[in-house]
Amino acid sequence: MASSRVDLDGNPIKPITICMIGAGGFIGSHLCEKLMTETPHTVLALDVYNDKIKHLLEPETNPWHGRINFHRLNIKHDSRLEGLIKMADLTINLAAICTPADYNTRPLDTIYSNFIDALPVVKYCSENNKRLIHFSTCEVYGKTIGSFLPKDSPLRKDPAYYVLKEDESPCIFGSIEKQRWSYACAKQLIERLIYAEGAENGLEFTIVRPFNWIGPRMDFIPGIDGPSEGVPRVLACFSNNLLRKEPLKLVDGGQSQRTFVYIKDAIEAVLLMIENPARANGHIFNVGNPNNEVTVRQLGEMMVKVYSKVSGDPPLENATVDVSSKEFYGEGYDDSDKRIPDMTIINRQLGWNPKTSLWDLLESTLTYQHRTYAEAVKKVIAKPVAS
Ligand SMILES: NC(=O)c1ccc[n+]([C@@H]2O[C@H](COP(=O)([O-])OP(=O)(O)OC[C@H]3O[C@@H](n4cnc5c(N)ncnc54)[C@H](O)[C@@H]3O)[C@@H](O)[C@H]2O)c1
Ligand SMILES: O=c1ccn([C@@H]2O[C@H](COP(=O)(O)OP(=O)(O)O[C@H]3OC[C@](O)(CO)[C@H]3O)[C@@H](O)[C@H]2O)c(=O)[nH]1
Repeated sequence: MASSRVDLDGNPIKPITICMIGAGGFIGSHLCEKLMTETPHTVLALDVYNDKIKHLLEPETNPWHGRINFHRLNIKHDSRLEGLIKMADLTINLAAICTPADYNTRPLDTIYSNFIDALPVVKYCSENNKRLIHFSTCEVYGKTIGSFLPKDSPLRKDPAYYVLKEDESPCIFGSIEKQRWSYACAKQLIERLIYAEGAENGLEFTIVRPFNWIGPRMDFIPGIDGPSEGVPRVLACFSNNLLRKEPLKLVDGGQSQRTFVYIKDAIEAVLLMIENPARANGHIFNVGNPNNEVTVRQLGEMMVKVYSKVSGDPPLENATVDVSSKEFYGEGYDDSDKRIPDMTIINRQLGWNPKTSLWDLLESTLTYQHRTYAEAVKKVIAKPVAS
């Protein structure tokens, strides 16, 4: 690794210690990998699980051995948290319940996880003058203004009615019975609290709003490395359907629109934030790929084609089936209609742009899914069901 790494302003980058909470999750595992392979920084990796970063912790022959230390702890109740934050120069908080199937079925856990449990992290950073990078979500925008216009209104095509801007767009959630929005609301309140700590007490913070980051190690495949009845996010749901050769379930017809960004592109943006504090502090950043927009139906159809290419199997006939959101997620589900990130702020501050097309990112991700899970799924399917 080059010792002469410089930041965007040409200053040498000094090695720092990072306290990463939620390091064992999807984003955390990719961020740890990047920090170990391309930087001299040290990571205190905090999580309840470490399966997704095992390859970085073992064996002792890894060139980064000693620069990553795993601490198994639950931030809800562990007195080691403040000490670990004090030991670090920067804290990155990724810990959260962030799977839509939980928002309306476990609303209390969702609110506690995304607001109450994050409070001590903000407090310890503020009291100890430590920098904080906090992971929020694109879901804080909720629904677009355009979604409230008549279906045939030409204004629906005007970007002013749907592009999501950090410093201008309102946050539009559904009614309280639509508990889907408990997550977004909790994330919004913690953003406001962090912003207020910055304004009143000088906390140095950066808030990240990820727009559907996807790639290898996202969530789990039900019945293989997660609960059989579990419902992960859409990439893993559709991967599971493809691996089992069953139709992909399109919730409410798969009409919602999303922009998907490759995890490896998005991690580049986070590294720029870590290493350019003067440009990142005090900012909220959308991190997504506005060029990769599809409806969920189009995503499913593309995944069917890509999976056929990488697995060598013919594409499924009758590859998709429509299901109602009530049947799939239960009472109280609602959805974001469209998510296009405005990229002005991240472009101006960090010069970051995503690179990978949706087809290419699906090809590398589904190659990983096939290699990692196809044999295990075959075995599970072949097992006779106990009577
Ligand atoms: N992946 C995305 O596209 C996306 C989009 C929007 C927002 N986000 C946000 O980014 C963050 C990380 O998301 P992810 O996709 O990596 O999710 P993830 O579920 O894979 O990772 C979260 C990690 O936090 C850990 N964690 C949760 N509660 C904890 C606790 N009390 N103590 C210790 N560890 C705890 C979990 O064990 C898990 O490993 C979350 O805050 C999420 O809201 C992600
Ligand atoms: O089998 C399925 C699963 C899901 N859908 C629909 O796909 C859309 C996207 O769903 P998902 O990836 O699960 O999550 P969301 O984009 O709705 O929300 C996430 O966005 C960011 C984050 O904060 C963290 O990742 C989270 O809240 C959606 O329309 C589902 O209904 C499907 O059709 N079939």
